[in-house]
Amino acid sequence: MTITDLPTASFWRPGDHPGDRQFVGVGPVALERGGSLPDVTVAYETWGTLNEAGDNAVLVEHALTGDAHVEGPAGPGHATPGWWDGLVGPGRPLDTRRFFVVASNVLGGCQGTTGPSSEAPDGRPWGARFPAITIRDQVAVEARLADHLGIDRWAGVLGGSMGGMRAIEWATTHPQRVDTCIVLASTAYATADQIAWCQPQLLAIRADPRFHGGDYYEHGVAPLDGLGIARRIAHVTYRHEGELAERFGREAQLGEEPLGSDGRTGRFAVESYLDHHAGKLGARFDANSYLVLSEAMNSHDVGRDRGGVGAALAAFAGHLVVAGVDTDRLYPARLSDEIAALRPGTTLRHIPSRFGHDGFLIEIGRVGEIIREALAGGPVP
Ligand SMILES: CC(=O)SCCNC(=O)CCNC(=O)[C@H](O)C(C)(C)COP(=O)(O)OP(=O)(O)OC[C@H]1O[C@@H](n2cnc3c(N)ncnc32)[C@H](O)[C@@H]1OP(=O)(O)O
Ligand SMILES: N[C@@H](CCO)C(=O)O
Repeated sequence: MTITDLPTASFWRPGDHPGDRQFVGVGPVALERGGSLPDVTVAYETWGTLNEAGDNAVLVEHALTGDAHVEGPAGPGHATPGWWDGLVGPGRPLDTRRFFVVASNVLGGCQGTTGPSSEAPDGRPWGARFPAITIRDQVAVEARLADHLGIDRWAGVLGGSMGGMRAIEWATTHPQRVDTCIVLASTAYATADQIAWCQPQLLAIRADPRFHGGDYYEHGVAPLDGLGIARRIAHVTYRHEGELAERFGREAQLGEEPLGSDGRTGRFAVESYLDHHAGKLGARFDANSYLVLSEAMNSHDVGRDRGGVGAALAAFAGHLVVAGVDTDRLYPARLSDEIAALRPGTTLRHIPSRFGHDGFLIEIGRVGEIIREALAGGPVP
């Protein structure tokens, strides 16, 4: 069975509508943990124009289940609208009159860049054979994309959550190639708490009978129950306890009766909300990518083999901006404070929000202010 014959539809495959994607082959990539990928393809989108000096490019890094579609509507080739819709365009914080904005789907993803659902050299999907990758491998692939586009040095590299991991890794691995690095709701290393929340998610996917050891594509199924449980667990960590209490309280889902006589009928509204997000992710995301990317996040530590975080960040002479969401329980703001404390000259900002970690996706106004300030110079009022 080839990739194009696969019956599961939750990932992009050659032959599908490209949407706004462009593609480039970046060749073989040697991986940090050993082994290599023989022929990596990168899917990316761009906005604006690269100037002659090649010094106006900004790289936007997506989070775990995002992709290259930062801006623009849903439509053919795009299951969802841009995840930062409103931030890219003329006069916007990522001002396309000034900047050439680039976003790529990450290595290991499922929206056009090589990942577990892609075709291996034998024509079968990689599936369980897809190697373990790290955030550093993902940045190595993005550096090849930069080379292809003729970008020696980024005016800015920015992202939130897993995107922030890649942004800070860019500044550390390629300090000479980044002017301004903006790290939102993220961290210099995956914490014990983040790794702990991740574990039951990965177990849930692998325990799904439809997982088939990771080679479910060839069975014409996908481990959507496991992926759905993973998303439910994750989604709770992305939101704030107070927000859930305010929004849902102890309400029953409309038309359902969670407190029926047997106590087993119907759902609470908050359960229905989680069911909704689980179903939505299953319709647009590949479970193997979820595993591979989660493990890449667990690997994240800019200080690994570099004498620790402080020593690693000392290599970066550019402008570093970090901002935590004040209600984030997964990437608490103290992790941004910690980066600022370890790296003199860092600009520390905060994102007030009642939404928790997802505040970096929702609080577009504040995020836009921080980006504008970082890329233009001058303080936010
Ligand atoms: C970088 C990236 O993450 S890229 C991809 C974009 N991100 C995601 O998809 C991550 C998952 N989604 C989210 O985290 C959030 O939905 C965000 C951050 C995108 C947006 O947050 P919010 O605007 O607060 O949306 P919220 O979490 O309330 O979800 C709204 C959805 O829940 C549904 N919903 C709300 N209450 C209920 C309920 N009781 N029962 C069922 N569904 C419900 C709404 O109908 C809405 O559905 P829709 O998105 O299909 O239109
Ligand atoms: N909602 C985000 C959270 C991870 O940062 C995502 O799904 O990518």
